[in-house]
Amino acid sequence: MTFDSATLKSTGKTAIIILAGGDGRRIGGSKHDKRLNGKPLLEYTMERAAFYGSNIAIQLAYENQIDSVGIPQIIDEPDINGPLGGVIAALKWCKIHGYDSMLTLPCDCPFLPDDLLTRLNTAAKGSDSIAMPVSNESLHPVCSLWQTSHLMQLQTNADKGQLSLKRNALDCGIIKVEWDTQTYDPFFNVNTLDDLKEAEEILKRL
Ligand SMILES: Nc1nc2c(ncn2[C@@H]2O[C@H](COP(=O)(O)OP(=O)(O)OP(=O)(O)O)[C@@H](O)[C@H]2O)c(=O)[nH]1
Repeated sequence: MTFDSATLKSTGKTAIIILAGGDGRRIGGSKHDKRLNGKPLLEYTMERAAFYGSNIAIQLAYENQIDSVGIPQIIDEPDINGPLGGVIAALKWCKIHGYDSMLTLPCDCPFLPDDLLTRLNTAAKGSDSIAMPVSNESLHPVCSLWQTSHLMQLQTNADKGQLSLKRNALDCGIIKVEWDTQTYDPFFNVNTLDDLKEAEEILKRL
């Protein structure tokens, strides 16, 4: 798929893309249906996404990877492994559907902050950089605000075999947005069954 960016008008619209195409090897299978307090992890992200806006789609590695959840499904680029294949496919989808930017959300972060999109938007205003959260000195590329203008750089890097999402984001240029972690880390993510137990403890404190 190619795009003539000169003919595409800027719309100022942002899509929200839920990345849910991972294998979840460390937790024994895809994380989207792992339950936290009886509720599938994906539902936490869906609720958060709906809080941020209404233009929501889900990014999967292949067709019918999960049952329909009533929002558009986007399928990863077939030749680009990992979340980068998802980000590139989603940015192409954004261009086709008239979005200038997209907020990516993972399906394994049940405590994402209310002010995520507003703070990232404010940070990115007037800039071409990727606004990216930082907590506990860690960057969170899967929770970032990407611009469709990054597509060419990302595609070029992918063609060269550079598949790290963080490395790719750094190449495009990032603006860091710091979150407080005094009570809990809002970007806490569930990778293992032990993490699920820790998430249950955090939930009790909320
Ligand atoms: N669309 C898409 N999403 C992905 C892909 N890989 C990871 N994700 C999503 O990105 C987020 C972070 O995933 P990771 O923890 O890095 O990877 P994972 O495959 O889910 O888990 P592990 O196999 O244990 O590393 C989760 O929401 C995943 O569903 C991918 O190849 N395509």
